[in-house]
Amino acid sequence: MRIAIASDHAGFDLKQDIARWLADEGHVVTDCGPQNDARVDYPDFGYKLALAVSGGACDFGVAICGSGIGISIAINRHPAMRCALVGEPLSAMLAREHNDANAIAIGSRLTGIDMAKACIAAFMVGRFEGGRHEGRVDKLSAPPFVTRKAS
Ligand SMILES: O=C(CO)[C@H](O)[C@H](O)[C@H](O)COP(=O)(O)O
Repeated sequence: MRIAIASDHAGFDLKQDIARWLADEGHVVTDCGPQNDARVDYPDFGYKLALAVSGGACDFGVAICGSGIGISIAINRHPAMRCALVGEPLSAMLAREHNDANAIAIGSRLTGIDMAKACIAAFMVGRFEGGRHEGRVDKLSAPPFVTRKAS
């Protein structure tokens, strides 16, 4: 699969480990940065991942910050993105099956490499179930309040 990956400084080491693992597994990884562990702001890299996935260059994204919270909020500012913060595989699979998520976020200060890999593997196995979930996911694209336009 074509997978975008991004982090902030707190998620940098885990990003590197996950990117290597995904490439070893035969996936095409687009690294949206950063390229070192210097202190940065998670929105800058979350937005790059959102553009890579929403633009069609990547099938889904893996985003990492210290807690996973900040970068998931940033990615979800893009109207075409549905990023789920996960810490165990069942949530990762449900994010796909029920929410048609196109990104997952992981907290590097909360989740180790083995659990992160298990989450990503579960996410990749999951398939959107459609049916009763279809209309709910559609509503995520049409909130009844003004949102900022995506660039
Ligand atoms: O956005 C976050 C919290 O919701 C992330 O965990 C960040 O990685 C974190 O805030 C970074 O913290 P730091 O003290 O600047 O390293």
